[in-house]
Amino acid sequence: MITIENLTKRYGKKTATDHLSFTVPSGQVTGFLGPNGSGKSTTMRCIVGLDNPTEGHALIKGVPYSQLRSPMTAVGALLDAKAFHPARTARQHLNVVAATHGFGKKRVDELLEMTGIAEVANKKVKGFSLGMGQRLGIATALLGSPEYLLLDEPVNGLDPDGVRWVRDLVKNHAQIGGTVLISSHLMSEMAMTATNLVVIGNGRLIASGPIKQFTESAGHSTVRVAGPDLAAIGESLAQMQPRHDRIDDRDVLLVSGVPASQVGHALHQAGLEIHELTTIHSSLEDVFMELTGESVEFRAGGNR
Ligand SMILES: Nc1ncnc2c1ncn2[C@@H]1O[C@H](COP(=O)(O)OP(=O)(O)OP(=O)(O)O)[C@@H](O)[C@H]1O
Repeated sequence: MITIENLTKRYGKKTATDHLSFTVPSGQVTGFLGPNGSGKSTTMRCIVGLDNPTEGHALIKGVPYSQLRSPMTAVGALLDAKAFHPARTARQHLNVVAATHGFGKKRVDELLEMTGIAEVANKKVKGFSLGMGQRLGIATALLGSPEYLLLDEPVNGLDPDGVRWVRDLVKNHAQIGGTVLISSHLMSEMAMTATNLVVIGNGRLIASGPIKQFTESAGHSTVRVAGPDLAAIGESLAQMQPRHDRIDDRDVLLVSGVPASQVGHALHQAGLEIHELTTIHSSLEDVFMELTGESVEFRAGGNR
């Protein structure tokens, strides 16, 4: 488990994370979400000791990264996909990191294959596309077969095949007991990949928990009701005081704020004929916008 405890990081007057606390459970993929500049990368850098917290702690298995006995086999991190020596080839880069930590060249070959960059292994990194750089960064993170994976926007720049590959990789990693913290701005991708979420804004925790809690709660879903007498349906729902809106001129009501079971029960009690009763879950993107609306630092049309 990763434990973030009261983590505050200030850069001069800028507070990047502000008394942030959350946990990243083992054996799961935790999506780390937040608008631009909300403090995700700062938090990840504090976890791997690249930044020192101004206050609070970032702990892995209860200890700071610097106190782990074998950090490379405990934690693999992709924090900056361009952090390579530009004049080195992909193979040279991996060989250098492997040699420094006592891993063999066989492991380097395995990873070049596994990450799909074997064909460009002898090309200089400075000519790499963003996607190739991401693959090399992921290969570097995986060198020590770590239990913990921290990936900061790993699918940025990847083609659809690469995006799916990262999804399968992190899901498999969690399935065999590993722990993954992954940030991304691609909500649909997160919805397919993560089982747990942490949402931050302005360096503070907004929400955390199982992803189902975010998208399947009654507050984040709408019930679609159809029937021949919508006026009567609307009237019988009025006591529950849900919001309900008629769609266009069709015989459909969208009811928000109450579960389908309550809607169905009320209509049954009223003896009304219904033709449809469907729960429509909000997309993760809708939920994210709702949760982070107030904490967006950069917005089209100017800073707030
Ligand atoms: N080294 C630094 N010096 C000064 N300010 C910094 C530094 N690193 C980050 N910041 C500021 O701290 C805040 C949080 O930045 P951070 O990169 O952690 O956010 P993020 O959530 O990863 O953003 P993005 O989604 O855009 O990558 C931002 O306002 C950023 O400008």
